[in-house]
Amino acid sequence: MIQPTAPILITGASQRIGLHCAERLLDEGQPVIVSYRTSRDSLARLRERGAVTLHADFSAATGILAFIAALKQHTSVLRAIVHNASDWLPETPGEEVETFQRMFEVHMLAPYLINLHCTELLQHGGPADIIHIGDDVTRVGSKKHIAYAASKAGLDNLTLSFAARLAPAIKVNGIAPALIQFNEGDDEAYQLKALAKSALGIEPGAEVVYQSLRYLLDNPYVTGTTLSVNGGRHLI
Ligand SMILES: NC(=O)C1=CN([C@@H]2O[C@H](COP(=O)(O)OP(=O)(O)OC[C@H]3O[C@@H](n4cnc5c(N)ncnc54)[C@H](OP(=O)(O)O)[C@@H]3O)[C@@H](O)[C@H]2O)C=CC1
Ligand SMILES: Nc1nc2c(c(=O)[nH]1)N=C([C@H](O)[C@@H](O)CO)CN2
Repeated sequence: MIQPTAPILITGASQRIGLHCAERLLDEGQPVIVSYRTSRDSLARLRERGAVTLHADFSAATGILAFIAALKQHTSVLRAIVHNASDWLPETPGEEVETFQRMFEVHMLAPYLINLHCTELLQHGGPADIIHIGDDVTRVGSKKHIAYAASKAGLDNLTLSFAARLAPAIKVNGIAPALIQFNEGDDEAYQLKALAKSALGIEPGAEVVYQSLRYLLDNPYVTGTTLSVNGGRHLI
């Protein structure tokens, strides 16, 4: 295989799933650019492996546009853009407006503006992908994360619109995970309840998202599709 040169951008990749996917792409010799909001030790390891790390706060249009400008200072081409950055905010009394705005900004406005402003970086004649990381919860909604689920549903719709707009030069797809990995502080009762929500009943870990990412990057005949990676939650 010809050594890949155009980098893959992963947003929000200083920890957990985004970091795992960045590490696995680097394992394969794929150049990577990651965005981060909070500086972490993981970033030094990524930089040691050759990754470019760019600060980004997508909680306002100005921050998104500043990130786009910084990105274009670092590269004129991209192999793919993976929109992974996300906050999982529940409804909090008195903070409803801010919560909705933050969910809309990180899950919809950032992908929307980055896709529109970075199309030129993907139009180099070679394989090119945009991948939106959504959430299986858009299938049924969420009682406790209403704005989160709604914004992820909007992200699913962006997949359809951008796939139609950018074909055939650029494929645009989504990955809709359910439980992938717990957060620190998730107690045993919560974990047992969450595991019982899927037919397979496991906490799979970030590799299953990387496997889905790899499939979408490698398959030349898939666009406008959102892969469900949910352990069979729809069967329960
Ligand atoms: N983990 C799971 O089980 C599931 C995950 N998903 C989806 O998979 C993706 C990865 O999940 P996971 O690894 O748990 O994600 P995280 O909760 O770890 O979030 C990923 C990163 O997004 C960054 N981020 C959040 N808000 C902003 C913002 N406003 N501007 C810039 N960066 C921001 C965070 O940066 P910082 O740390 O600096 O704040 C964080 O490191 C997400 O899109 C998530 O919604 C879907 C279903 C299940
Ligand atoms: N940005 C994030 N989104 C989501 C997370 C997370 O940790 N960060 N976690 C979940 C849960 O795993 C849920 O799928 C099951 O409880 C959903 N989204």
